[in-house]
Formats: sequence, C-alpha cells, structure tokens
Amino acid sequence: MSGLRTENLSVQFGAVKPVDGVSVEIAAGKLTSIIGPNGAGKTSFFNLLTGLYLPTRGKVYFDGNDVTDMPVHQKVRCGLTRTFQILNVFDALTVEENIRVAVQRRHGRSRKLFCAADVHGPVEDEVAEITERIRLPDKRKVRACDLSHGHRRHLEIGLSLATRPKTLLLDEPMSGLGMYESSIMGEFVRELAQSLTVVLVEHHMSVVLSISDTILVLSQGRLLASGTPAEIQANPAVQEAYLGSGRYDLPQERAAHA
Ligand SMILES: Nc1ncnc2c1ncn2[C@@H]1O[C@H](COP(=O)(O)OP(=O)(O)OP(=O)(O)O)[C@@H](O)[C@H]1O
Repeated sequence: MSGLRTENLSVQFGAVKPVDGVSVEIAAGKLTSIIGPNGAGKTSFFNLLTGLYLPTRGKVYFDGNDVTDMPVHQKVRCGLTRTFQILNVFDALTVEENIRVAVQRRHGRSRKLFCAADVHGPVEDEVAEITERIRLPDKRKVRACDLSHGHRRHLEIGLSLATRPKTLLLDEPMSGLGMYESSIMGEFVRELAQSLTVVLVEHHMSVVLSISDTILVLSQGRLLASGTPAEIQANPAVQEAYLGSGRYDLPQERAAHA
C-alpha cells in the first residue's frame, strides 16, 4: 500500500486558483476523505493528484517518488488509479464482460474480448475475483444498463480495481445514491481500505464521518484543516466554512448526533 504527499501544490487558470499551496500527507493503508464546500477545489486537487491537471507550482509524491509530471496512464501503471463522477461503463455489456474488458486491457489484449484461451485462464480468475470483491457475483450476467445506480457505481469501482491499484481515488461514488445505497457504498469503500490506500471526495457527510480515518478540508483552494472525523466535526473554522458557503451538511450532522 502506498501513500501520497503533496508539497505546496497549486494550479491556476487565469485569475482563478482552484488549488493554492496545498501540502498534505495521505497515509498508506488508510481511508482519507477530502471535503469542502462547493467550489473549494476538491476535484481540481484530485485532478492534480492523478495527472489530469498539471500543477502551476508544487509537487506530488507517490510511494516516495516525484510523480508531478507523470501522465495519467503512467500513474495508473504505477498503481495510482481514479474513478470519475460520471459513470464510465459499457451499458450493453454484462458486469463480467465489462470487468473482462478492463482486465484484458491491462493484459494488453483489449480486442480479444471473448478469447477462448482466457475462458479458464488467469484473466477469468481475476474477473471472478473482482466481481466478488465488488459484491456483484449474482449480477455477473446482468447488463450494465439493467443495474441499479448503486450497483453501477460498484461496477465502476470494479473497472478501477482491474488496473490493480495500490492507491484508489474515488470521486463522489455516492453521487446520485439514496441514503440506503450510500451507506452500502460507505461499507464497501471501508472494506476496500483494508487492502488499499483510499482517497475519497464525497459530499455525503454522515458516511464520510463514519468511515474515514482522516479528513482533509479544503476551502477556497487551501487546506483549512486535517484530522480525525471527531476533530473535524469539532473544528469551528470548518463549521464556519460550511455555513459561509450556504451548505449546511456539517452542522446538520452535528445536530443529528447531538
Ligand atoms: N479547468 C478550469 N478552468 C477554470 N476554472 C476552473 C477549472 N477547474 C476548476 N475551476 C474552478 O476552480 C474552482 C474549484 O473547482 P472544483 O471543481 O475543483 O471544486 P469542488 O470543490 O470540486 O466543487 P464541487 O463540490 O462543486 O464539485 C471553481 O471556481 C471552478 O470553477
């Protein structure tokens, strides 16, 4: 399992600074969540970690190595993989076909979707293992378009697992899910963090507070606070940032637990 570190990480687009001088340690083998009001810079920070954005200033280290300028596909090969807010699965394919495509892509055989030699080989073992891991073994023959939204999110994470990540960055996996599906997703993400380093961007505060080891709070592109869920909940600056933004998630959670 591998950790991430940023040093004075910044990106600027014209006059806008979505991320401004963020230095953080993301511990290996832990579940770290990044929260903050709308427009705080969470997705931009994510994009800097994964290589979708190149920083204007600062550094990103993965496994102790400087990966600041490494392109996305090379980072994935090193074990740093992300999911996107927008679902990224093939609708017409079944769960196991989707995973097979992703596994075969890693093996450099993406054009041989139904290659006979793979049917009982290591690719198929891996497809079965990932299907189990994402909790969809009974849905393996179901086409992606017939899955519930929550199950599609599990499948999307399965596609990321097919890259064999050491660190998995999840961009709002609970987006569009109801309370029940979100709590199931939360349990699933927590389970993933037993074998991977997980970095989570998520608005669903009750789940974030219940599953995270560490929470980083961004506000206006800067690191406002970091700490355990209890420390973050008790932090007046964090409450102020949420109140000031017009989003009341954090204070509501506090009220709910009062
Ligand atoms: N490529 C870009 N060009 C110009 N401005 C950008 C770009 N990417 C992000 N921004 C701006 O940077 C700020 C932070 O955006 P970002 O999407 O990172 O925030 P966020 O915390 O993920 O927000 P949300 O919670 O609403 O998804 C916003 O004002 C956004 O408009």
